[in-house]
Amino acid sequence: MSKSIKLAILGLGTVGTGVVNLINDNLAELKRRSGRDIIITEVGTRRQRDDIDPSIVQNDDLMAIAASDNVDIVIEVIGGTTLAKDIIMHAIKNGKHVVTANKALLAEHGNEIFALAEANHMHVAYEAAVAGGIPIIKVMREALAANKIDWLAGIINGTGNFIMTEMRDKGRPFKDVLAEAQELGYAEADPTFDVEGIDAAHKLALLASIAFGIPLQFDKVYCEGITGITLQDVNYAEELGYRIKHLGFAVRRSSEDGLQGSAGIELRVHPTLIPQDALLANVNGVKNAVLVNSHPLGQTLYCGDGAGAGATASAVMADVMDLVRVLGPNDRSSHSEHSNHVPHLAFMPEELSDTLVLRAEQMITGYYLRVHAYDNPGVLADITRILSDAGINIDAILQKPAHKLGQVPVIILTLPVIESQMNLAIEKIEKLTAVADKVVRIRLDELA
Ligand SMILES: NC(=O)C1=CN([C@@H]2O[C@H](COP(=O)(O)OP(=O)(O)OC[C@H]3O[C@@H](n4cnc5c(N)ncnc54)[C@H](O)[C@@H]3O)[C@@H](O)[C@H]2O)C=CC1
Ligand SMILES: N[C@@H](CC=O)C(=O)O
Ligand code: NA
Repeated sequence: MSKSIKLAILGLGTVGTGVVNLINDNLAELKRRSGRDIIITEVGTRRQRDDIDPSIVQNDDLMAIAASDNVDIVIEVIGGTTLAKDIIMHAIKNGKHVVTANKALLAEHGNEIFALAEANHMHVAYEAAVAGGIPIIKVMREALAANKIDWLAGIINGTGNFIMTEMRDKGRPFKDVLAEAQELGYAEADPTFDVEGIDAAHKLALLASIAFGIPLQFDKVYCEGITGITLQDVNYAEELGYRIKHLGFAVRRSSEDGLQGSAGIELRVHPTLIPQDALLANVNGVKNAVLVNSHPLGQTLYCGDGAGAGATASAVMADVMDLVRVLGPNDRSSHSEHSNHVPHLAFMPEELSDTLVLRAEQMITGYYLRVHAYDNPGVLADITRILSDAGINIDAILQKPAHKLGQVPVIILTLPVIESQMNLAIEKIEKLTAVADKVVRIRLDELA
């Protein structure tokens, strides 16, 4: 067992450089834990770098590295869904295990990639792809393996949480905070992925598959980002005892869940009002947190840095360490070692179920509504009547002093309701002559 483990790192950006630094810093620890020398033999980079140890081969031909005899494990950290996919498929076919941080790629093409890996007795490890440094994939696939998971809710985008925290605490403008998140290496190459909720939806698709044993279905995740959230709504929510967080939810609904809801799985990411004293309400900055409700364990919470070089490198190298342990002396896992390994999506591939993912109109949440009404007598009564006729229960109402052109902002919090009912009620409210503007709605969820 003394032979070295040879790594290739493809992409020397935030995460790739973080992995190089981690290996340099913690080399002795890695060896003491694995019993093997872990060495970087090749790096994939577009330009020659003089800060890289000269014994490491630098190559801009990433497909060649993926097939190199001088590599046991390929670490893909270039990002994107085209070249990264080709490289990973090529590496698998050439007998390499793969470690990737690429949630976009796995959310969109994971079913195909994992199937190829299974067929070739290879592993594709992806701890870094969800919630950065938090070992949530390990926890859900292994530590919770005996539990039935009912729901999970989490802050799963560090950039978004950083922006929301800085806006709320310091009143900083959205654009400035996003620029800082980019400088700190938190944001995606295209930060639209962070602020429009797409990155969180990628991660939720992965979490839901390993929670419920369903194939990856990114296209069915309901997705809303944080770009529409104003400081005004943040402050009104705080006044009512709530905090707005961008959360992902994966919830198993049975037809007995009340409200005549449909059975199936809700997959949704959106800004959400949660009580200020909820655990997730107090997870700030770049921290992520995932709350998992499972049977019989109950609720458990996992928290830590969700982005950045060090946190992500920690997750990448945790995967490498797992792989080192399954690699035999000839650095290829045997078929029996492979079949003993944790399945990619936590459940045996042939046991994945086709449980229905619910459509947006079927989802059940409470709501924060901000209605701008002219201060006419009876308008509040009209609004509450429309809600009550639709079977929607009001939890709280806050009427603010009149501002521009005599309009009065009215804030209403509702109890959980099926989305289709809320859509109809809002349509009617917007038709009232005393209602000046589109109704602003933000979901409210007490699950988290
Ligand atoms: N930055 C973070 O905190 C986290 C990032 N990730 C994921 O990790 C991956 C990498 O992210 P970052 O390091 O932040 O991105 P980055 O943009 O900082 O680094 C990517 C690097 O890959 C290089 N690259 C791209 N195509 C290449 C090619 N054809 N040949 C050679 N080099 C090439 C780029 O030049 C760049 O240096 C992405 O999939 C991202 O979603 C996952 C978790 C956290
Ligand atoms: N851009 C992502 C990086 C980690 O996954 C984030 O901000 O969470
Ligand atoms: Na992780």
